[in-house]
Amino acid sequence: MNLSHLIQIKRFAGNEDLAIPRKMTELAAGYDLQAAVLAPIVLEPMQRTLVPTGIAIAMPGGLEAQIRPRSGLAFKHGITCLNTPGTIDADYRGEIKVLLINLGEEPFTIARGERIAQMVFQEVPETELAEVEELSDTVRGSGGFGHTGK
Ligand SMILES: O=c1ccn([C@H]2C[C@H](O)[C@@H](COP(=O)(O)OP(=O)(O)OP(=O)(O)O)O2)c(=O)[nH]1
Ligand SMILES: [Mg+2]
Repeated sequence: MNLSHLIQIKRFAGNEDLAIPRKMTELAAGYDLQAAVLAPIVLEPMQRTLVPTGIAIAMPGGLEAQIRPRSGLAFKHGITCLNTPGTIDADYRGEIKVLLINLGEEPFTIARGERIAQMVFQEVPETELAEVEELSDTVRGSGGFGHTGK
């Protein structure tokens, strides 16, 4: 099956120096997002900041984009997305921003053009909520939160 979705992308003025997000390898799941900060930002331990990317997208209905951390930044520096995975709605036309937090012990500098997160497209099934009095029975029932053991 080869179903490709066309995603429109717009770069905001002043960001022509930044590349359109791209997959670093042919079969990568995520498009890396670059920081569109004008000057470097220093993120102190436990500090969070909203990093602009300089881009907006339009995708067909039935898709979402998830903003996910990059494992290298998380492992080496404790840098992650606070709201991971961030949700980009199909009807959002504003600038995509990345909410980074520094969970490491050292200040971390975010430079312009640095690849700070990745964007993964997902299908969102069409759903409808229907209110009922009783839900169907299952073996699990209302057990959860470790109910099946360690
Ligand atoms: O990491 C993120 C998460 C969200 N957004 C943008 C796109 C998304 O469509 C919109 C709303 O996100 P979300 O629904 O997660 O936030 P909310 O707090 O529920 O805001 P809203 O009331 O605007 O939906 O904000 C980003 O740019 N980056
Ligand atoms: Mg919302």
